[in-house]
Amino acid sequence: MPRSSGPVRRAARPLSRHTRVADDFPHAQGGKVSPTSTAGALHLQGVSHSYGNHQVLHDVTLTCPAGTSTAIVGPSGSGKTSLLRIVAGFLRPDAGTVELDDADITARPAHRRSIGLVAQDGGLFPHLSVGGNISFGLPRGQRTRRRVEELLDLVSLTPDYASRRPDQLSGGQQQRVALARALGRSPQIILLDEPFSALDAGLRERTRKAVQRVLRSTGTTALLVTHDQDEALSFADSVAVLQEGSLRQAGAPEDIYSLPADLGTAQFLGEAVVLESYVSQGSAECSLGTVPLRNEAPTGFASLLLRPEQIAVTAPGRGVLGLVLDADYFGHDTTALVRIHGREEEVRVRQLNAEPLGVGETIGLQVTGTGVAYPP
Ligand SMILES: Nc1ncnc2c1ncn2[C@@H]1O[C@H](COP(=O)(O)OP(=O)(O)OP(=O)(O)O)[C@@H](O)[C@H]1O
Repeated sequence: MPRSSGPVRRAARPLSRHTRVADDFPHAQGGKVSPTSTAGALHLQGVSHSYGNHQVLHDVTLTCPAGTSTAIVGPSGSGKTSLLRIVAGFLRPDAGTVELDDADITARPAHRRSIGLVAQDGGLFPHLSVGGNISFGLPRGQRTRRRVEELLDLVSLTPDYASRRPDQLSGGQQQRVALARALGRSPQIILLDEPFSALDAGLRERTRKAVQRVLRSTGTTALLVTHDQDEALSFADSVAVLQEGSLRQAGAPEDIYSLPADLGTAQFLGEAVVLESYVSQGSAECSLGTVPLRNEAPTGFASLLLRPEQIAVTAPGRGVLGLVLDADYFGHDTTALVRIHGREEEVRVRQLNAEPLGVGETIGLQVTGTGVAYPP
């Protein structure tokens, strides 16, 4: 992949996406640590790695511009952690290079890289206080109470937390202390290895938003490994999809979601409705009617990708008839599995703020928006 095809920093997102953070963690908006320089551009070029004769990374090329967040997603065993360990310097790739601000750091030992790591469990030292944990990561001259308090403030924890032990903190607070410890050295890059996975849903979201704010306010480049597709799409400026050790696609979350490189990527990032279709002149004919395409596809049979939220439920008589086979209520939305009348095909539909559909009910189905066609 050419260097320019990696993730690209997008314009700042609208504030509305972050307003809840301000309520939950008021200090996380800016903190007292001044933004760092624009240093911290990471570039992986042709990185491959094998454990014994098992090759787990194949020629991975990825660019993370300074100050951006990139989420690495992919199925279990696809090589995400191995890639992170290579960036951290814990693992030396068999081939390829790791570059930081255009300097080749592939052979540089971990402790000489300006990289901080936040592990899944936070990795705090249980025998040290919160202050001790944060001080531990600081350069000798900076191990002062003031600096510890400054870092606590950055992650929206008050100074009195410094004297607590890690086991006296919630999971989310431990993660924030781990982040404060990692940020204390002003690293150019922060590696986050499933840092929120141990937290329950509400705390996870709040901690994630707070961390996102801190990373943005300090201008730190971040690489996040996650199994959670919603987290990847909402947290990062770019998403990189690894499958069997190869980088399948990298780009802005909305691009990856709306125009996935292949059906595997589509199914990995969100629910996918895949229908048989016939493409001609920019549209696909399928069991739900004629759907305009947002990609260029050759005339002929194709698999058509839609997302469940694109299939609107209408009264029978409008659109295509469908029979509700199964329905689930989630509060904010409802989903249903619907068999298209007279066809073998089944589609999942999602409706916001709707009453759950009844199993056995006959409904109408209409596609909104455009689809993506892939060769069969
Ligand atoms: N130290 C090791 N020795 C041998 N094989 C390893 C080692 N570490 C990882 N592997 C193998 O390398 C492959 C990639 O592992 P890796 O941990 O990088 O994947 P992952 O995408 O992070 O997986 P998960 O999502 O399950 O954490 C897997 O098949 C794994 O079994």
